[in-house]
Amino acid sequence: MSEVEVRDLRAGYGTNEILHGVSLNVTEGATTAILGDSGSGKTTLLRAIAGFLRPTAGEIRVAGRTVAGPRTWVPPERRGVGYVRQEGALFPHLSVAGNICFGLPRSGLRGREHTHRDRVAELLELVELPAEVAGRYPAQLSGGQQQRVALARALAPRPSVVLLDEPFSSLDTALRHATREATARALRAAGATVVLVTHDQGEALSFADEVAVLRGGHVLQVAAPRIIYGEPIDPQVAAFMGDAVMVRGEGVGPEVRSGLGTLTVVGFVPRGAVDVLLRPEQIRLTSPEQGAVTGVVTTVRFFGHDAVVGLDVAGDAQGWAGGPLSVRARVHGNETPVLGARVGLRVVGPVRVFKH
Ligand SMILES: Nc1ncnc2c1ncn2[C@@H]1O[C@H](COP(=O)(O)OP(=O)(O)OP(=O)(O)O)[C@@H](O)[C@H]1O
Repeated sequence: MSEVEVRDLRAGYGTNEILHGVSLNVTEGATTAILGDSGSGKTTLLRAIAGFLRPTAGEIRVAGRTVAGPRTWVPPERRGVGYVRQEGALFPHLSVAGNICFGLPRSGLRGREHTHRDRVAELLELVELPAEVAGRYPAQLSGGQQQRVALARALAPRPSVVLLDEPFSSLDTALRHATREATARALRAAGATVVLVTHDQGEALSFADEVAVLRGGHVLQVAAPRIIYGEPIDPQVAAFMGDAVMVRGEGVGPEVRSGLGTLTVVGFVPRGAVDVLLRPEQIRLTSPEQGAVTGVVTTVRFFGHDAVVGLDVAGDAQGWAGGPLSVRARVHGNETPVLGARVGLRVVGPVRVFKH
């Protein structure tokens, strides 16, 4: 069942429409990452789901209930939706416990204070923070700890949906990784349905069950990470999801002939001239005799765990490319060839083709 349903949503600021008919479904308990360039409307979509922005058309449903529609408007605090923004935005004058309890009911029922203390302890444990941080103030916490408190605050009223707006982007690499993992565990334990906004492809692919690519206020594709990476619907989505190699080719039956040899294709192969898309890690370097084609190493960029190798492909390839054919291969860090070496190239796994 879909926990979040967005239908033909139009929203913006004044007369400036930013979302031009966005539709999106997020399954209960799943995580969807919204990925898009700066200004594509990611935050606008999140704010509309949270109830901070009124759509001009379309409908939003949360847990089967319409929260925004032509005749319906449910205020943010009654949507059952938690929101964590980029910098956490904790209240600086409130302690960690005060921040976490902020969204909880505050009427003077007996025993409520005790209940709140228990809930704070439970939430701190959930986000993997020691109990003693409850009395500290935001300024006394690291960036990663602040983000965890912001998550605890969002989870405190037990929302069915949690919206995360670039929650890790202000953290440095190591902290980012640890905070992301702790967040994923806490959200899973809470059973929340999650919408994560990010412009980091790796984050979207590794964190989410589904990725929605947003561009210019339109959703271009929604799919599981492996599909969106391996079977993007167009060359733009392909380039957006990661490093892409494009070469010219010709569809022949179920295969495609190209300057990198005859390749296996995902899906339908149009006849005639096509653009062939593959990922640099699909190009394996071999001895010249074992390759489908040969090439010469022109650049090597070493990153430690892997390296990106630039190659000029020799011989027949030039006819296919209408000129020299240059490609990039991503190889294991300790299999890096030397500049100027003559190597074989072989493409592994299916490629994607688009009508030229
Ligand atoms: N409060 C506002 N008033 C007017 N225009 C706004 C407002 N907030 C955002 N916009 C505009 O709406 C467009 C989309 O902004 P939005 O913040 O949704 O993009 P985004 O994809 O989240 O970008 P980023 O990755 O930079 O955060 C931008 O052109 C922005 O300038």
